[in-house]
Amino acid sequence: MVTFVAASALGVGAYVYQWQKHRSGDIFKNPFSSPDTLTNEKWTPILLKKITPVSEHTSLFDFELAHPCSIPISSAIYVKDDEIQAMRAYTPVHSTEAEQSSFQLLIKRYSEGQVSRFMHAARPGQKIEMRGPVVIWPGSQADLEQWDEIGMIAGGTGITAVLPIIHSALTHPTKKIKISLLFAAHCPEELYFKDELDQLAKTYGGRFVVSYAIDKLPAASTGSEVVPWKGHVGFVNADMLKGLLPQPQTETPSEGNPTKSIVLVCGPEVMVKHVAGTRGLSGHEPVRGVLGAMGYQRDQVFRFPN
Ligand SMILES: Cc1cc2nc3c(=O)[nH]c(=O)nc-3n(C[C@H](O)[C@H](O)[C@H](O)COP(=O)(O)OP(=O)(O)OC[C@H]3O[C@@H](n4cnc5c(N)ncnc54)[C@H](O)[C@@H]3O)c2cc1C
Repeated sequence: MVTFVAASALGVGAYVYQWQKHRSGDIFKNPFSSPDTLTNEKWTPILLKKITPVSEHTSLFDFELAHPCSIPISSAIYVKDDEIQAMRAYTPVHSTEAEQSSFQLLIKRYSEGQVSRFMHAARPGQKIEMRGPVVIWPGSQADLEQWDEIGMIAGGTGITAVLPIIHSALTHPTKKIKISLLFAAHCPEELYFKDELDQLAKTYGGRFVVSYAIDKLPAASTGSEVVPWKGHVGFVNADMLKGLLPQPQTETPSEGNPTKSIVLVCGPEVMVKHVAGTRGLSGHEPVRGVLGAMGYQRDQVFRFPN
């Protein structure tokens, strides 16, 4: 909870101002927006339409908006459990820059988790209190234009933050941004959207490279359909990342070193800390962990709040 409050106040909040500015045009045009319009100014009941289990502990929740709105790429929506007044952030899975009349959240249930248990007990037809969206990392196509290469390390449900960025970058109308992703999870079932990622890698050839890591191999099964695991096994380490991510940049891109790249890290706190060191209250702590040891500097790494 302390982590969450800190992330909300400083990490996530760092972008609220920008997002409010971005939206101020809408507010100006429509100062009395309808009470059932999703905004970051107030809690709004949003209709839960469908729940689709995707693994033992994780489901996709489909919501319908009474009024279409734009949900910026890589933004968060806050969900509130009204009974205990607890709120948590979740990242809409397939947000685009266009206006949307629906969105999906992928939520993992934690046995002691307050809001994730509340969501997994919810039923279609119920309305859930939400506010947002709040941009976490600027991922629109206009924002992405500045990058030549984007490396990503996602853990478990952290894939929700980077998936829309991958789509946005790969479909950029003019710029051919290179994307690399290491997706790590406890087990193969928690490598959410793997088929979609594999398909993108096929469609976009060398522009999108994805590799996978699981904590340990699943116990042997006698089933005839078991496919042998071909990815990495173990916690994220330098060997998994070398040759996959953009090179560490020791100085600002210049004429002699023109490639402009960034590495995004998104996942549970323990994984982000292991990969890049503590995010800190400002999000600007020095890079430590695996990436720090590989020579990545603060300006080249963005740690998502978790
Ligand atoms: C910007 C942002 C976007 C997020 N997007 C998503 C998303 O798309 N999908 C999603 O499922 N979650 C996402 N999260 C995490 C989410 O906000 C909650 O932290 C998570 O659902 C747990 O909340 P809870 O109330 O159920 O658990 P809490 O009551 O906060 O915690 C209870 C227990 O669960 C454990 N726990 C909590 N979170 C984790 C974790 N990530 N890994 C391991 N143990 C944990 C705690 O250690 C504790 O023991 C996001 C967080 C942020 C800040």
